[in-house]
Amino acid sequence: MIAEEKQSPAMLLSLEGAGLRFGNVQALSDVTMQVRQGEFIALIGANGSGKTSLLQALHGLLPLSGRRLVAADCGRQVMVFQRPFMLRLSVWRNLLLALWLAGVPRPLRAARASEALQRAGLSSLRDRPARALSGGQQQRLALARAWAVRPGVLFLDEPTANLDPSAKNEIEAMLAGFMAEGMTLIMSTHNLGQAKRLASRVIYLDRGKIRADLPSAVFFKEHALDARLDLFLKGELTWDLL
Ligand SMILES: Nc1ncnc2c1ncn2[C@@H]1O[C@H](COP(=O)(O)OP(=O)(O)OP(=O)(O)O)[C@@H](O)[C@H]1O
Repeated sequence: MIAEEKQSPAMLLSLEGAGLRFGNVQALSDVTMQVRQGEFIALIGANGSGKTSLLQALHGLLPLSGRRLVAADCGRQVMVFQRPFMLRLSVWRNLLLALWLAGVPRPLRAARASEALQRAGLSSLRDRPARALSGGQQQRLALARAWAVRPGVLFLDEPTANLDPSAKNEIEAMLAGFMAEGMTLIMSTHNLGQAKRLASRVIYLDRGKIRADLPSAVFFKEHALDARLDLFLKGELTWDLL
């Protein structure tokens, strides 16, 4: 019998010995990690541990020490924020504009926008002003807009913060669908259940350093590896310990 050779998926992005300072705050120190095709990485950690900084560093928005490498076939990188930015236009025009900015040829834009709206369950709201949508609907539109431009890597900064449980479920369902299609996702979250439900890999940050970087199934089984991580997961990492 010939065993199938398992090849690791292609590397899309990596940081080597990356550091980031804001004045006298060391937001990230000595971060080395790779992002591979098709992964769904959850970044977890206490407030101020560096999750947003790491997302922005990976996305290339912040100047770093160390090295950041982007593979030639990484594709477009898109970031969705906790509070999505909507233009003062209809839902439909927000989508069309994103497709235009992404260089999608005109004849493809309407079909792509319709498909994205359908995916987000927003077809009936296409002519509404985007800013008049609820928080959950705006976040679904932000995800639809990101999906429409076919990102190689999608960054998500606490995409369900401030949403009610049903809106959270809808967002999670969309993200699970993206992953099933092979999209590469990196998300910061304070919701450990969400990390467990969605992520294939979990990175735990503590004071700007990566303290654990494990497949999700291993992470949630073996978190006793680190006493502070254990406290964090139990919700007992108090301010005096931070
Ligand atoms: N623009 C900035 N100027 C100064 N300090 C900053 C800036 N952005 C982040 N920091 C600091 O860097 C550290 C890491 O912040 P970061 O926002 O990355 O953490 P986080 O894990 O995303 O936090 P939270 O969970 O509260 O969103 C914190 O000490 C924060 O105060």
